[in-house]
Amino acid sequence: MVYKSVLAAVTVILALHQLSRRRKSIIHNIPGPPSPSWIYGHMLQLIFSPEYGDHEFVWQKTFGLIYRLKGCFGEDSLMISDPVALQYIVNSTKFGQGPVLENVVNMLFGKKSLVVVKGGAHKRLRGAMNMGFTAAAVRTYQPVLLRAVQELSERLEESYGGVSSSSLNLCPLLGDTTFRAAVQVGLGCSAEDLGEEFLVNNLQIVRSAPHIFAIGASLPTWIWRTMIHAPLAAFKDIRTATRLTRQLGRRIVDAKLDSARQGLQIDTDVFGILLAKSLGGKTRHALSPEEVAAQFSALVYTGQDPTANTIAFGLLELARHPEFQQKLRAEIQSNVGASYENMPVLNAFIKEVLRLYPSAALIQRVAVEDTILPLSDSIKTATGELMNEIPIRRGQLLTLGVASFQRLERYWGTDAQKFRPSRWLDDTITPYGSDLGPYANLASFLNGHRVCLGWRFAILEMQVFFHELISKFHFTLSEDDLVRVRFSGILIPALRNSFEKAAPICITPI
Ligand code: HEM
Repeated sequence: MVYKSVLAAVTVILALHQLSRRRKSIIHNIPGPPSPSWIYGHMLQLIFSPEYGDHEFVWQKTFGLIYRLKGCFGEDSLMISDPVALQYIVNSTKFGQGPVLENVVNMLFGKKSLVVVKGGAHKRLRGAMNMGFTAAAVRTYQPVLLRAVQELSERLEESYGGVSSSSLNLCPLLGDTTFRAAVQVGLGCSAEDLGEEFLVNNLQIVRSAPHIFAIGASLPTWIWRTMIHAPLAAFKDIRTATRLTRQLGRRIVDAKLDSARQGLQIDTDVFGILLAKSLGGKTRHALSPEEVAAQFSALVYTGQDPTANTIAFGLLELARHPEFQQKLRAEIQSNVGASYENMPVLNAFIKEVLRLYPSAALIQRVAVEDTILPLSDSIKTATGELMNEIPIRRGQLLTLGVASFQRLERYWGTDAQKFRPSRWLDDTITPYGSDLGPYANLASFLNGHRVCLGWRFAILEMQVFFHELISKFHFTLSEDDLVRVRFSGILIPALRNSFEKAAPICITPI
């Protein structure tokens, strides 16, 4: 009885809250698909569709580059795939990260993590951490990446065992390899040094956290805060991760400070670079040992899964396109010892994979002050008014449709939904602006003050991995192509009706 009364009261408060927001905002005049449910809004269609984009790509065709979507409990959000609006949002400080951070990310990453801190604190921390990811610093990580992928090759050769018809799910192996590389480059130690408890927990986190993030992102903060105390295994894993990353971060920092005191070189990994700078004296970019230790999860959790999944999507496309696979192999074989930058087919391939499969396909932002959103196309409101720009009120939720934008026919051509790396070489991409992202002007790494910290590292990692794997193995599909693109906080390859990562591919050594 008490529960029912509380529920009724909460429902009335939420409804009144939404009504007051509607009166203030003109967003509700912007057309969008009808909402199937007040409780879930469009979230189930957006997040849980059998194949990512089943609804989203159709809505974009019907309603254009900006349309209104409903979040849970009637919350209005603007879905944006207009490049002018996207450019404005990602490069402006008038937008902050959406409630998903309030809800979930700061629980896993910790309040002092780069991923979580805001404003001036973020600017300072980011300035320091960029030092570990400059072009020069990233070049020094190449041997670590080479070792990691060579170990992966050995494991693939062992698993092949001469049976070429059976397929192997590459996702766990790729995830493990990118994880090991991130630990070595970020912290300067091996994965084993982190201990069995962390290794087991990391696997759980990588499996369940993105999914929880996707659900958590759609819930109001108060529901989420109540839920995280529930005795569910997934929340227990996140609490364990928080404890372990705090302890391990501190332990690794102390060991490095000891090495520095003994006169040993420590600036060979990101933690070491940050600490060496701090020991060098008081500069703008000097972080305290505690601040460095708090970046453990920002380096380890962000550095593994998005790259592993992007590589898995790339290998799946190679298996689906044997002619292109052979063309790429020919470029690699005829350029032994050449720099990756001088391999146009390899780089066109990586760009095409990042275009079609941007890990962060949907990114939430919230306006932190009133502003005017510029548009490339004018839009017609439900009342017939033509708008060339949209007044945005503080607090307005926006969803950046990165995948939607990167499949727009007007920029990428009528075959925008298809894998065709040659579009990057034959000049058939229509220009859409210049400031969307740091790599190939794609939005996959975003841009502005929150641009992916590890984008140069991720590109090098993909170059090194694809180069090695394509020169050593043929990739084919053994049975019908059952892999779908699904959204589990980030884009993952998965089998129909499943949210388990899967990239079953037949591998034959060359
Ligand atoms: C293909 C691989 C990757 C993709 C597509 C990707 C994409 C992104 C995107 C879109 C963001 C912005 C998220 C937001 O603000 O809402 C981001 C942030 C971030 N990424 Fe990546 N990422 C990749 C690999 C990496 C790697 C390898 C690392 C580290 C070694 C890394 C570290 C980070 C960090 C620390 C942030 C937070 C930056 C900040 O808030 O200042 N990422 N990434």
